[in-house]
Amino acid sequence: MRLRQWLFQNFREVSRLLSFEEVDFPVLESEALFIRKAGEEITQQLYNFEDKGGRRVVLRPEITPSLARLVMKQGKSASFPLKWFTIGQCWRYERMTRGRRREHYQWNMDIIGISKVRAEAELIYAIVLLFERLGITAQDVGIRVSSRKVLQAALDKFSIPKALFTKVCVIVDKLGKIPVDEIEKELTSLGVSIEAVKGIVDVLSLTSLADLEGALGSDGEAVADLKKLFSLAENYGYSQWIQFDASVVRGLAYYTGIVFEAFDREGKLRAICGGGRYDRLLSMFGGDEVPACGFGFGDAVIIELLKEKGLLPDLLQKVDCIVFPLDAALEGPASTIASSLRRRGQSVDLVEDRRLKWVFKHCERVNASRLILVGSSEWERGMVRVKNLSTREENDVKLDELDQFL
Ligand SMILES: Nc1ccc(Br)nc1
Repeated sequence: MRLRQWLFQNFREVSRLLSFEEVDFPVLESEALFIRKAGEEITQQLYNFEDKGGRRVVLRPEITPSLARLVMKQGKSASFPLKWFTIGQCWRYERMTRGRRREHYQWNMDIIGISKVRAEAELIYAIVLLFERLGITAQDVGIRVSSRKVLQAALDKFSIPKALFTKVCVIVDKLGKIPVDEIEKELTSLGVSIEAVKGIVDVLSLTSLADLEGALGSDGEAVADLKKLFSLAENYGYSQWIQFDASVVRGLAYYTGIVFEAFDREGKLRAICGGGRYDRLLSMFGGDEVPACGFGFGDAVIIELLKEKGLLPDLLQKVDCIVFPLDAALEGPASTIASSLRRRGQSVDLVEDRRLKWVFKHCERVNASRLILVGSSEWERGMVRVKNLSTREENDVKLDELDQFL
């Protein structure tokens, strides 16, 4: 829990630095919110069930659709752009035989109402800032960046129906995860010709913007967006973190533009985080198209990475004061002192019914700064004994002079 709180505090601090506001959404949602026909893994592992009212419900597998639903529910009262973040638990239903977690926490940052690529540039900057705060460098981690518009241009080049776009995205997202011949088989089963499949795979293997420009020409949105993003990255000072990689499509059906994912350069781990632009998702919940982009950053892979890099912080419990009555008859005064200290903002562990030897061990265990002993002779003089546990200094102190020893 200390590790989680430390990580989440960093998520929150980065969100604050970028002036994002914290929001929250229900963990339990209508199943219909996540039913999509694109064959995504995330929709095939829904933790869904019927509730006592006969409703088809689900423990949310992701945050974005809930965000989209609630932004649109606000209608005209939403003053764009919205810059929202949340840290929320998400679920999936996997066979336990795979030994994988069924829940994790995900930090999401989303910008709603900005159509320009500077929104994605801000989000990628937030991710870089988080990594830097955790001690991770551009030598440890890279961020692959591309755009769904690259794939859209490739499909157009081979006159593949737009209706197949989303399914093709979900399939080609598996590039590098399953053998290419399996990907080719899945694409041809969609009715994509083998030469188109080869052409698509060729475009998706590009890793330089110059080559992309050569393949698609320089007047398309895909090249323009990516050039703008890489130029802004220079301004932010995070160019060394990002690289163009056309194979990045991300496996969520609703992305429409720039997509990105962070990876460990040693290639030992799954993607650390990922996100992109989803300009058509919000209008699915009524109203006009509202441009949006965001990312999800899970709490599992990042911890594995920090372990790999020896960057896990040493988080110990910390208590300011241990208050201990030396005599059971002094439990009342001990409570009075504990209450007075707590009102001064001191964290106090009120310990009773223990031998003094145990108390000293306990002070070490909870990293207490001070031990306050309530003894009858001192108390008769309206005093307590304050033992500073780092200097070993001991003082008998009047209650109204305690502040000087805190
Ligand atoms: N979508 C999702 C939910 C829960 C876990 Br664990 N991983 C991915």
